[in-house]
Amino acid sequence: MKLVLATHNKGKIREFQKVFSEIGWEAVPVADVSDAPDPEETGKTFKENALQKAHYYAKVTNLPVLSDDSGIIADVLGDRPGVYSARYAGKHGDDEANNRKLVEDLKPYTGDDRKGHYVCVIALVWPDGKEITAEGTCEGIIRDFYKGNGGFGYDPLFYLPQYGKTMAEISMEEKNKISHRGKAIQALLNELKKL
Ligand SMILES: O=c1[nH]c(=O)c2ncn([C@@H]3O[C@H](COP(=O)(O)OP(=O)(O)OP(=O)(O)O)[C@@H](O)[C@H]3O)c2[nH]1
Ligand SMILES: [Mg+2]
Repeated sequence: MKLVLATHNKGKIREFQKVFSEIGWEAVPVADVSDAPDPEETGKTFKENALQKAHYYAKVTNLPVLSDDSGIIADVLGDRPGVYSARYAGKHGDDEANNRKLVEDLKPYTGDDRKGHYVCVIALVWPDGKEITAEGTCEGIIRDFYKGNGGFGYDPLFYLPQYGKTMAEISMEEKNKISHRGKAIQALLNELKKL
């Protein structure tokens, strides 16, 4: 299977390529095949945004396209940062500022109020418009200090009690086994088997 990864996020690209190379799939970042500007993410849900990105690039590239819309949710903040995770502090993709804002917003909270989860929805869309979506989540604790250099984005804040480590302290292999993205990929592969 050859597909286009409809993302410019380097962290996502690394994780997808690792999993897909293991099953012999070729996953090409969209920047390698198209210089079309990203569509705006106007959806209210991860699923709407994932479908928007995948349909757009399936049209542009005329190839099967896989997109990912994901984010982190602090339980005590309702559904936030949620679909705004990449632009939580204002500027798109400023991980440091986004992390600082999340730490700031969670300052008053301790214990169970620090619980949070990642959500990832991936969409696979073919040029004829056929679509499949799959979702994965991962639970953890959002801490107020950083640890680890792996992963990306909010990972150094995201503590996994079962590992005694943050998402940025475990290897990519381990992250792919337990992460929202890894679980979404497994769910998608299960859906594909049913076709
Ligand atoms: O530490 C993290 N580990 C993860 O595993 C993870 N997954 C998602 N996120 C955060 O959620 C935003 C997604 O926003 P998003 O889906 O719109 O992606 P994006 O705008 O970065 O790229 P694109 O795929 O849209 O091109 C990202 O920027 C990150 O801040 C993560 N943070
Ligand atoms: Mg985005």
